[in-house]
Amino acid sequence: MTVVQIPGSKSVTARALYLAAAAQGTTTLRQPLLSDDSEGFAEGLISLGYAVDRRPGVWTIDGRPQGPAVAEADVFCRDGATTARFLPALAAAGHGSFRFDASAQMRRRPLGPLTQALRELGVDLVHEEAEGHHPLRIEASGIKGGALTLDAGLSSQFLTALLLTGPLTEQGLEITVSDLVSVPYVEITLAMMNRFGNPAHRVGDTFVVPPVPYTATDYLIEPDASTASYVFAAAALTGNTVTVPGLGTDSLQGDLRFAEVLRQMGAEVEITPEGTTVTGTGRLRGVTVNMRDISDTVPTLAAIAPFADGPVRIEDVYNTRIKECDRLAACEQNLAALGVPVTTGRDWIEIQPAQPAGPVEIACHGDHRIAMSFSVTGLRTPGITLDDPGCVRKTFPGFHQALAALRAEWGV
Ligand SMILES: O=C(O)C1=C[C@@H](OP(=O)(O)O)[C@@H](O)[C@H](O)C1
Ligand SMILES: C=C(OP(=O)(O)O)C(=O)O
Repeated sequence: MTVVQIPGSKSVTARALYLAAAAQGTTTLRQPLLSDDSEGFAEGLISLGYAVDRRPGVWTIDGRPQGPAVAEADVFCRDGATTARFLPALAAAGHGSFRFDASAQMRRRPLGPLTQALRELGVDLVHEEAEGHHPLRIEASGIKGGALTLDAGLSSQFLTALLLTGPLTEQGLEITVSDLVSVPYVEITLAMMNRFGNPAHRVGDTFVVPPVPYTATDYLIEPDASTASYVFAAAALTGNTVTVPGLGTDSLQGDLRFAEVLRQMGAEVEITPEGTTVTGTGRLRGVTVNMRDISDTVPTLAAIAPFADGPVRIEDVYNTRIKECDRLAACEQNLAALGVPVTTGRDWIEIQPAQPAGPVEIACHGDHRIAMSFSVTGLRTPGITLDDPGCVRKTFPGFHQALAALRAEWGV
């Protein structure tokens, strides 16, 4: 059995940073993620005047319930959508003149439903270039609050940004949502808001956030379940056993359900309060699976799908086309280059059984998940290389070393 320590959850780290910044008092975050996304989030907060002290394994943040400490800031959100969507909402609840920009891909990704909602709440906000996209400028003078509607069909992050901001408004927020994707991420948001003392909750399609201020706390960040999907897939693919401690029955993350998909395909999976263990059994069955709730693990499944004994069909994942790249297109392109029969539609991909054949240089499209997923394919496919191995820095800078250690231990 191989024990793998997986770095902290990107989603939990981002929310914890926001909540700590907005809370009364000093918060301690234990085992935060060290990666481009989480460091970009922390540095975004620093640009807004928050005191964030980063020491190995422990970050402390002095909260400011009244909002940013500076009257003006120019915040670069890098490639992280959590940063690019959560921080403008935080700034809007404060007072000052704030400009936000992001990477070329993040500029292309949608922001409109969030900025539209902020405008409905009275926020003075201008898109400097394309309407509904970064860069943007906010003249913030606080938010009164109230009821609003939100289309969350492209991203749940619009809803999370508004939920996190609710307690900073005078009256709180009541947000009625249509077409919500990535529901488990909203559940993470509510659970963490509750941990920081705000009783936000869901009633049908409406999310209620009372104007109860956040209180600082001591928070242990759990390992990242999307990151764990690569080592779980690696075990299932090569007939080995992997245990990820700290990611178990108490996890807040929906992406742990990827282990259940592997179980459906024939792997042995044990999830306990201490962690999750996946054992490859030498057999992978074909499967049809709706991954609307866990779409960050679509590339992981697509990349091992050719080794199943029947077709693998992944459904209801349109919004994977508007992530770090068009992930359905990138999976299709790379699988086809490996000689694997694959078809896609607007919101699905279907992969037929085949032994992938190298040599092939995987086109990563700058997307950490494409890089990590097809590296797993490489455990059973000679000749796979990546055109951009460094893009894993977004969530898992140590990925290649971790995979090399598994290869050495398993002799694959
Ligand atoms: O809120 C979050 O932390 C996230 C929500 C999901 O995005 P969408 O809601 O856009 O699907 C997920 O893909 C992303 O990696 C992280
Ligand atoms: C989609 C992702 O990131 P984000 O939307 O937070 O940039 C991801 O990490 O797979």
